[in-house]
Amino acid sequence: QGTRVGFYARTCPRAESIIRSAVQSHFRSNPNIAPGLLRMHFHDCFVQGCDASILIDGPNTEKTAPPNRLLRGYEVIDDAKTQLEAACPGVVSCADILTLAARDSVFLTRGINWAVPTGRRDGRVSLASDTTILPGFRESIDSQNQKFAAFGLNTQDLVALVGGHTIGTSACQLFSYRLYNFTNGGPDPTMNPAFVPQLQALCPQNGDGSRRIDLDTGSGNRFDTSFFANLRNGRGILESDQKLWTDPSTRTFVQRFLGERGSRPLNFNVEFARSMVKMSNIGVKTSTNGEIRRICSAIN
Ligand code: HEM
Ligand SMILES: [Ca+2]
Ligand SMILES: [Ca+2]
Repeated sequence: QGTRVGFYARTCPRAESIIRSAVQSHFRSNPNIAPGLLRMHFHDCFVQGCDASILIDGPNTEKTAPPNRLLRGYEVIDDAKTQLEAACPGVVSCADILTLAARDSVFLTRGINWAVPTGRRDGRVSLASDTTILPGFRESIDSQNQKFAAFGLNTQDLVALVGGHTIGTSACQLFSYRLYNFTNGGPDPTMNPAFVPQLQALCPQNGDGSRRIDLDTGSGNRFDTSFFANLRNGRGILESDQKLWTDPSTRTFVQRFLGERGSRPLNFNVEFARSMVKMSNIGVKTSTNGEIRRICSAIN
């Protein structure tokens, strides 16, 4: 796979601590960068591998495509890169900065810390048209599973990684169709009927579609298992999230992450970290099939 823990130990020993303090200082003034960076890393890895292709500016690059338009946190990567170039010029890749920043984001929201294998190189290709490979929020679990399996990620990885929705928000425009006129003029029947009016109040019909609502109601800033408990209670925000509970193949894992009686319990934080390491190794570029960018938003 080519990556290893401590890749920069000799060439840039302070790399990981520089990145962590950059993420930390941005997080203090704007906590939204934590979910922003976690999602950005996922969207990077699924398109051309974890190679920082998401960071490239320009017409028709990945970041201009619809699934990426609401991504946040680019300034954190740029800031860390500037500091790293001052400390050890030309050594640390933007792909590794993003991978480490995603880990730090989980840690800062009170998830666990884990060792991240590093040594990724940066890609030179970024095409908006490649982003159709990203899973959509209206897709079936079967099709989500296929998209993850194509990268060697199994159903447990899928459920654990989507558990990243324990932090962060969604714009009303991406789920309000579930609240009004979903089937025969009514809301999505998989939603808890008591939850529907609450969400309708937050996202009124013909209201501001860009308004943002926690994906994990009541615990949007904390990396915990509350997201899965919400799914069990019919309180998933995205259609794809609620399907993790309605589909029996994924429900088993939700129950295990919740430690339900009669299930074989799995520790969500531990499994999330394990699945993140797997996802972070998708399509890694090493040696000559990549470069160390000078600025993260442009190829050299
Ligand atoms: C089936 C797969 C997935 C689908 C369909 C999906 C879809 C979405 C959607 C529609 C949003 C709302 C975006 C917005 O309004 O800005 C979102 C947010 C988010 N997603 Fe996912 N996602 C998936 C998997 C993942 C994975 C694997 C991760 C990371 C491990 C992740 C992390 C996040 C985070 C942290 C947010 C909040 C972003 C923010 O607050 O800025 N998602 N996702
Ligand atoms: Ca990429
Ligand atoms: Ca949470």
